[in-house]
Amino acid sequence: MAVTRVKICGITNMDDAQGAVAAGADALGFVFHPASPRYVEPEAVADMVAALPPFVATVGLFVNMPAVKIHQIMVQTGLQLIQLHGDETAADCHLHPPYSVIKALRVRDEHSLNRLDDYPVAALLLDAWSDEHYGGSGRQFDWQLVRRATLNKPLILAGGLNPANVATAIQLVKPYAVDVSSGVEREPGHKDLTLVAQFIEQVRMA
Ligand SMILES: O=C(O)c1ccccc1N[C@@H]1O[C@H](COP(=O)(O)O)[C@@H](O)[C@H]1O
Repeated sequence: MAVTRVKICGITNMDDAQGAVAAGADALGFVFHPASPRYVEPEAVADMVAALPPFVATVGLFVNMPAVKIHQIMVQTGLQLIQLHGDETAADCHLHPPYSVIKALRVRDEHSLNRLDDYPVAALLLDAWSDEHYGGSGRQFDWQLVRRATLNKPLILAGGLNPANVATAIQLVKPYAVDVSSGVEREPGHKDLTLVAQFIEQVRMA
């Protein structure tokens, strides 16, 4: 049986970072989109990254930010991977050596899953469509659409996941990893570490 990795995204403070790792998170995500309630300053992220144990992947989440600025933040923070969660094109994904890129696509209908092979990335993340937000909306999309799509890259499933639905999602979609933000929060930007532990337990048992 394949192990499903867990990324806890929207980490804004040291207690949540260390709590998520203690609960078994494989990866942590940090949001650099200024409009997000989960936005975190690069200086704070650098402190958190420096305090993490080895073998925890660290991901910077960016929305429509110029590559030069993204790379400044990556160097400043010591983060390992780039997650592009805006309107970036397949061509934009070429701009980030030496970093591995995760491209997030927001799924509205079956057409959202066309030409997935165009993206030169380490993994694709599928999130729910929202007219108002680029992500972190807590919305779920129709997981059956993924079953019908052709995907030749690791798939990270996101969008409205929580401890109550993540096992079903894994059984249906069989993703490489799951990514959660609002479903394990007590308020935007602050994790509920009991929900984080329940989420990871559900993933391990799925
Ligand atoms: O979390 C945010 O505020 C955010 C802002 C801009 C782009 C993406 C964002 N979050 C990511 O969205 C998905 C789904 O989140 P949720 O679990 O439904 O709350 C996830 O990858 C978040 O990291």
